[in-house]
Amino acid sequence: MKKILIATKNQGKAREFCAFFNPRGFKVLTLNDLEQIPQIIENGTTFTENAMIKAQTLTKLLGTVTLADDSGLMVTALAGRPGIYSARYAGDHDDAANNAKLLRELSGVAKNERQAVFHTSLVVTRPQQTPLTVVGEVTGEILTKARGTDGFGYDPLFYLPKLGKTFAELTSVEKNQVSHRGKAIQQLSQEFDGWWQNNKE
Ligand SMILES: O=c1nc[nH]c2c1ncn2[C@H]1C[C@H](O)[C@@H](COP(=O)(O)OP(=O)(O)OP(=O)(O)O)O1
Ligand SMILES: [Mg+2]
Repeated sequence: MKKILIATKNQGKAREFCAFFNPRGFKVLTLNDLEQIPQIIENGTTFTENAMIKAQTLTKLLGTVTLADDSGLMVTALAGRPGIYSARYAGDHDDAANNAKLLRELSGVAKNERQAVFHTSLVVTRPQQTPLTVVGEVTGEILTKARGTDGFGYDPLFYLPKLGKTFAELTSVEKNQVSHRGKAIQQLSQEFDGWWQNNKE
């Protein structure tokens, strides 16, 4: 069976990729399935650079087909923060602390000034091949209080006016239809099969 390694420890992300790769006959593995997880320093200056670092590190180390996702939230009233630092905004990968800090920083900011953009960059790497890069973005608003229990990360605060719901109030299928990651995955689905068949190995 074909295998793809998702270069993430984040189970929320990994779940959203299974819907794309499983029907294509790929077994999906994540860093949590490896016995020794290599330490990857995300020290790029853009989402795409960070995704490239994560994917290429693993393809070089293990020879695996690898997909990395680097994503985050850019809040207009905060001059684009937390951006590439979204996972480390308030502490290390502490979703509750990150959400609390976001609410604190936006306290007193009026409803019509709470726009935010979620961004995802995906990079797929494989030995002997140029990496494939796609991106996706979605615009929404940051609520003043969390709503919903599904999803992960900033989902309970990220509200889509057009649906009247936060990402945490959507099923994973509904979220994939509108989210930054879902849009990047749609782009990936246009380009992946051709890229896969182009391997020179
Ligand atoms: O759909 C999403 N819904 C809610 N929150 C999200 C989403 N997508 C990214 N996020 C947040 C989670 C984390 O705070 C940061 C990504 O940081 P990012 O470095 O890409 O991921 P991560 O460190 O959690 O996992 P890993 O690097 O192992 O893939 O943005
Ligand atoms: Mg990370």
